[in-house]
Amino acid sequence: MDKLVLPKEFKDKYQKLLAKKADSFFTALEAEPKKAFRLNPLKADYQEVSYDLSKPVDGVEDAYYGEISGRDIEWVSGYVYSQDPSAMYPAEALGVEPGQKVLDLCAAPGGKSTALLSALKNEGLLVANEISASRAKNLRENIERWGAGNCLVTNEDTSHLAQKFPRFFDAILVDAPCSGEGMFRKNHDAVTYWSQEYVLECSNRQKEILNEAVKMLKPGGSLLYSTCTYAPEEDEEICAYLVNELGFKLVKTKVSVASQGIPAWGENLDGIEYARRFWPEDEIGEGQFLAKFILSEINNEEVVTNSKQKSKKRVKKANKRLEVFTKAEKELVQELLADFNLPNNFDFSKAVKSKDHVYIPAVEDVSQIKVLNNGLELGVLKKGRFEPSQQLAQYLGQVRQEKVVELQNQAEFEKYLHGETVRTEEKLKGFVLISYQDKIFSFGKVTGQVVKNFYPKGLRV
Ligand SMILES: C[S@@+](CC[C@H](N)C(=O)[O-])C[C@H]1O[C@@H](n2cnc3c(N)ncnc32)[C@H](O)[C@@H]1O
Repeated sequence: MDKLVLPKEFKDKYQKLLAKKADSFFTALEAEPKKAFRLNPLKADYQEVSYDLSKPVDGVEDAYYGEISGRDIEWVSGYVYSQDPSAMYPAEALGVEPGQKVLDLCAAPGGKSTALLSALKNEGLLVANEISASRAKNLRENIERWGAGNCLVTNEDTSHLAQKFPRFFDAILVDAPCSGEGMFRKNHDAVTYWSQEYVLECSNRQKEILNEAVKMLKPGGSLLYSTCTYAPEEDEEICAYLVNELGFKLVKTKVSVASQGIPAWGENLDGIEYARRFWPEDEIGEGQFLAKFILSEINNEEVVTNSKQKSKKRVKKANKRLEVFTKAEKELVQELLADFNLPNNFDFSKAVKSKDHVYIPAVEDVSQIKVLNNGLELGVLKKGRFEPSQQLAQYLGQVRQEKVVELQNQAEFEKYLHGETVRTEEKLKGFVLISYQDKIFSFGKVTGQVVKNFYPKGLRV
């Protein structure tokens, strides 16, 4: 990589803010970025991976320093997610419990969403939202790979989402779009977007996003605010905004690593020392800021009551839009499911059909919002047949299976990822799961000794 050249305005700003500590900050920005990954506790025998697990990331469950590749079976089968170690702490700090309703408002590509799904342990709901359509597609793929069935993936702007989910969530993560100073070391090009005006623009956008986020949180609910920038205008100053303008209280989190929030940069707020700043000198990972809040005051009661009344009517309307899912169709789906071991809380009685797609919704009424995936897609009914989905394959990877074709070597695995057929000696028929190194990553269909490739075209490499 080329040498990182910091803008003069940036250097002058931090020289002033950090005084004696500025030099060590600039020097640390020249060091090598740190790489890490998280394992997926939802998957069967999830610690059986080919990576070195001897360097855990302090205080983050199932997280290790090291580098992985997007071509590895561990990645393809959703056993692992590559993430900057500092970026692992916001989801950890939110402290989500199984059964809660959680929103990840700025979610793509999904690093924190996948961690929240791990914490939910298949119970409760995650709404993972992303405003950019192209990034939302990527988010959907990453969530599908993770193998959870309790996630609604949306592509919405925050105000629209707030109308849909008033006072709905127990916990909200706002991993805000920011000036990205914390990424300079990893991505030198990020420097070219930087200016003080951009910092202020981001700060205003963060306030707009938070004004909407607060409307979706239940009283007493938790909000985790994070950025990957060092700028006080986007960090401590936003904490002051949340406390002074939106009725939040800053609280302690279980994250004890890294440095404290800086009182002088955040109006000497009570509890600002609970906020965490990840400086490059902390040697944990790239730049990150996080702070946790509890919503103590409510200003929007009217909106809430009106929307709740409307919501019942909408569920009825939404249900009308669903097509009749006949007994014969249900039997077709159940016949396929009977061949596989299902995770404990799988509940077929909740399955519905829409445009021939059969799925178990995570949220009943999704009218008026842009949805990329709602819950667990089981598959598609096609002229008296049922074809299982890629998401179902990843979901079934949560438990050990018997009806599996295990690929024999790396060449066969690569062939399958490419979309080619493979051969099997096993006496199997019809839909089978495909695994490599005992990790399930796709469906296939066996006729005789040939396994037809069902790895989705959009994912093939
Ligand atoms: C820091 S990134 C999120 C990273 C993600 N949480 C993760 O861990 O993988 C911020 C995201 O917010 C999105 N974003 C930008 N403006 C937004 C807005 N007004 N409302 C919601 N999201 C927005 C960006 O497209 C970007 O994907």
